[in-house]
Amino acid sequence: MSVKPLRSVLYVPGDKPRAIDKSRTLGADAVVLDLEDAVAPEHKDAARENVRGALANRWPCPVFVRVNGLGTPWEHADREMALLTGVDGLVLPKVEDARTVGALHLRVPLWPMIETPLGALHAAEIAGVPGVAGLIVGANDLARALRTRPHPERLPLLHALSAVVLAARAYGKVPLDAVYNDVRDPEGFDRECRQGRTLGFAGKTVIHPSQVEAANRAFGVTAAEVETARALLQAWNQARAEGKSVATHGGALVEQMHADEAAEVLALWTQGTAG
Ligand SMILES: CC(C)(COP(=O)(O)OP(=O)(O)OC[C@H]1O[C@@H](n2cnc3c(N)ncnc32)[C@H](O)[C@@H]1OP(=O)(O)O)[C@@H](O)C(=O)NCCC(=O)NCCSC(=O)C[C@H](O)C(=O)O
Ligand SMILES: [Mg+2]
Repeated sequence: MSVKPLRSVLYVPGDKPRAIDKSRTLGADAVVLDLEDAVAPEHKDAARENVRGALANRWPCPVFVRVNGLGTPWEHADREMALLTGVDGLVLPKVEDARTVGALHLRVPLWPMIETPLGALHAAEIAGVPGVAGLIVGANDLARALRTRPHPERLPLLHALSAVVLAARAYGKVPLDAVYNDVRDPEGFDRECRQGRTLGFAGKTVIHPSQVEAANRAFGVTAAEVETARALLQAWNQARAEGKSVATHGGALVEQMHADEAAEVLALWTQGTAG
């Protein structure tokens, strides 16, 4: 089983060459070079050229580019640059329907962002578009559009967060959780990572070097989880060898889906630790 972890996906502003350089060394599972909201309109063209230059040298992880949205003056130039430089994925902001994504006909993995009410309502059809690798939540834009108030448990966003997980998982795509804005609040960040993992997200988008390791930890597997997975698989394999259809491990029922889950944990462990 091949499972490439995307525990931490680091946004890097396209107009910050120093941060772009640094992002090669931070241990993120993927990097998103951002041309959209992190870059002011007057810096868009320079940022695109920075990113073009930086992409001449590869990263030790997949590199995506977040292009400017449909209907903006920069969308075509951004997409052309990203495709010519051979990025590993295109992050598409503020996607609201499947048709616009399908109409792009791009041969690169697509990562639509769900960050508007319409996008959240259409998450399932967007996830189902061929070429879509995963969905990314944009909680800042979503919160603004929904007129929600900040809440420590993201209560006002829960419906949309779960809709994204449901949509992505239904189509075998990767759901990535939103950024946590306060880069000087590691406890709050950990709490939100745990919540995201509990909800079913595969990883978290992050905005600062200090958040990378914490996201890798939160969305990775622990040695204890690996031990449990190994023991469960052993119990399962033994039961199957004895002709039984189900097993128990530690008193709990084990069926095929639990064995599959355990195998996924081991695969993630191997990928995560082997880099
Ligand atoms: C959040 C920041 C503006 C904080 O900046 P700053 O206070 O300057 O950071 P530090 O001084 O602590 O930086 C220390 C060093 O780390 C490097 N750095 C900082 N951020 C990054 C990064 N993202 N990637 C790589 N390297 C980074 C600095 O260069 C310093 O290095 P050195 O000089 O060598 O010491 C800043 O972190 C930042 O700009 N973060 C990214 C913001 C961003 O990308 N925003 C857009 C994506 S989030 C979004 O749009 C959400 C979504 O759409 C939604 O709707 O929710
Ligand atoms: Mg946004």
